[in-house]
Amino acid sequence: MTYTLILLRHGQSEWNEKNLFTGWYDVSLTEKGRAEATRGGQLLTEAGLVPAVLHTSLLKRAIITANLALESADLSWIPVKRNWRLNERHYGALQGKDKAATLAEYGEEQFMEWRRSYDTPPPALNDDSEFSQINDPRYADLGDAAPRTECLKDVLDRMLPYWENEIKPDLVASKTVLVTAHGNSLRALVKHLDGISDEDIASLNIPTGIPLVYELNEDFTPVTRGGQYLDADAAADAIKAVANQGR
Ligand SMILES: Cc1ccc(S(=O)(=O)Nc2cc3c(c(O)c2O)C(=O)c2ccccc2C3=O)cc1
Repeated sequence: MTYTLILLRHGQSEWNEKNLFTGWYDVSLTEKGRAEATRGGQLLTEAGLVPAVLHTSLLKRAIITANLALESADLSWIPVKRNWRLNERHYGALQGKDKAATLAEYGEEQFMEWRRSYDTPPPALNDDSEFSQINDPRYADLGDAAPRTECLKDVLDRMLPYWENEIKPDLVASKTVLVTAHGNSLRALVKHLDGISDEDIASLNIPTGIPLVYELNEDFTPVTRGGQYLDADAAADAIKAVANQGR
């Protein structure tokens, strides 16, 4: 008996295209990102995968990606659960900045430390910033506990309760679950599933729009560490491109 967990990172967003730290700032998809999402749904159909339930973040780039993928797979009807715990990492004061502005303001040494770090967050975002969501009604239940910045460890700590209390029960009940989320919230989940070290997780990148499928044992350990991309060649090319971008 195994469960099927499908992870799908949202397609290219408007701020991905501009190479801006996005975090909790709610931007939509580019036309390329919409096409990636639609292709993701086609890959599900070609693989014969039929998720019984969808989990997304509260950010429209993940929500719209899921809608387009499910429409493409003729599965728009499946039940959906949305939660802030699947949101992208909050990038704090870096939200809205590009690489050059970040380097100029904080310097190369600090930039590289943040980039490699698992547990060092960027400076907090001021509540009066135009890029703050502190008064956004979708986070009203969080109140003052709403994050103003996060490190990847923070993301794992707030995502795990959702994995335990919402996603795992759906895997047991329905066997096949689709999670459409973000680069860092999915990296946190993959770190947990595959037992990746705090050091090694910095180099893991999950490509956009290509479903990553994990067959899980009854104890939720992966049958195959790392899962399987439904388009392995496209995933390898995308991972290589990101690695070269960062150099
Ligand atoms: C908006 C943006 C700036 C820099 C890059 S990068 O090509 O330098 N690669 C890069 C950079 C970073 C990061 C990253 O993963 C990355 O690929 C980070 O994870 C990160 C986390 C907390 C603070 C800063 C960073 C960070 O600068 C990519 C995108």
